[in-house]
Amino acid sequence: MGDFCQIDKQEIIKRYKPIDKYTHKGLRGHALIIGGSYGKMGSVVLASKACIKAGAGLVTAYIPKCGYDIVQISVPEVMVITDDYLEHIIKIDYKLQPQAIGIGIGMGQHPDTGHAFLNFLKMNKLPLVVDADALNILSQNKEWLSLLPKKTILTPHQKELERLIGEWNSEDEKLEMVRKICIEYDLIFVLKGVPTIIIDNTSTYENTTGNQALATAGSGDVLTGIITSLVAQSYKPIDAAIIGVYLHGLTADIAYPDVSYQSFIASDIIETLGEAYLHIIA
Ligand SMILES: NC(=O)C1=CN([C@@H]2O[C@H](COP(=O)(O)OP(=O)(O)OC[C@H]3O[C@@H](n4cnc5c(N)ncnc54)[C@H](OP(=O)(O)O)[C@@H]3O)[C@@H](O)[C@H]2O)[C@@H](O)CC1
Ligand SMILES: Nc1ncnc2c1ncn2[C@@H]1O[C@H](COP(=O)(O)OP(=O)(O)O)[C@@H](O)[C@H]1O
Ligand SMILES: [Mg+2]
Repeated sequence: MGDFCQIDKQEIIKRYKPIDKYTHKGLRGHALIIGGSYGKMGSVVLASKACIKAGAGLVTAYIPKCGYDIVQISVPEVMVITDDYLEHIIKIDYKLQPQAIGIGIGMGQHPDTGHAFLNFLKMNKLPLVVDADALNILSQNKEWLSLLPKKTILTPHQKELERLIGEWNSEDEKLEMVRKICIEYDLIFVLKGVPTIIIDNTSTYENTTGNQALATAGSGDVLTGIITSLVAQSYKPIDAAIIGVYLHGLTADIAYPDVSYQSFIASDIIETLGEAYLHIIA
């Protein structure tokens, strides 16, 4: 059944890379976040802000035109490239060479967006994090899984996973179904839940941080930003997933005593990321 590992502080310390004194933003990785659609631009604001706050040197958001002012005003640190179309993405076209790409948040499932996603998958060779509507589009086109680069990180919640692999009768059956896909396409799955479990071929990692304060809109979009940031910072995909999930949950554990479960929102995850980092290096 392969090895099982609990993600605790020791596992993070083994993987965490200190920041060199003489670094500069060009060495801290450039991440590209692709997503957004009319009414769901907040997901890209959250993911791209989380991405730069998790330590990427540069972050660019690729979004439909409707989101231009929203993202530029909400997160001045993040650069923006817009699709020609107003309300959703119909063509994914950019000149930059990022070190990691996070795709799908708030993207919607319009057929034109699906077509743009297919063309992107056909040409992309860069490390990838796939979430939300990109997962939902993959669920409707399962043959596209073979176009994903090796060690692509998929981050489904329960319903997104069900759409992708079908229904299961037990947790064990679910994990076996996921392992089969991981091995077939050499992928990494972050099964968001309570607890979040990461599957990398036959290895299984169980996160030990987080609480019900995370059950709030946008918290998965933030996780996508964090993991994409860590991949852009040259962490191996599996280490980016492990550290990302741990930090994400740790913010809720740190914040809960001050803000209760109800009043913790996705933006608070981003605001607490610095404290979470200090917890792991202290
Ligand atoms: N501010 C923004 O711009 C935001 C934008 N967002 C963007 O919206 C898009 C849609 O993403 P989404 O996750 O909200 O919708 P969807 O994929 O239909 O799944 C929701 C349904 O699944 C079910 N469900 C069962 N278990 C579940 C679980 N553990 N966690 C979650 N759901 C679970 C449950 O259905 P039920 O089980 O009740 O039938 C529930 O109704 C996506 O692109 C995302 O990035 C959001 O991030 C929010 C903030
Ligand atoms: N009760 C809970 N306890 C711990 N973590 C939770 C709980 N509910 C949700 N989460 C976490 O919150 C995030 C929700 O992701 P997702 O549903 O994709 O959010 P969204 O799409 O709204 O951004 C996941 O990381 C999940 O593990
Ligand atoms: Mg989500």
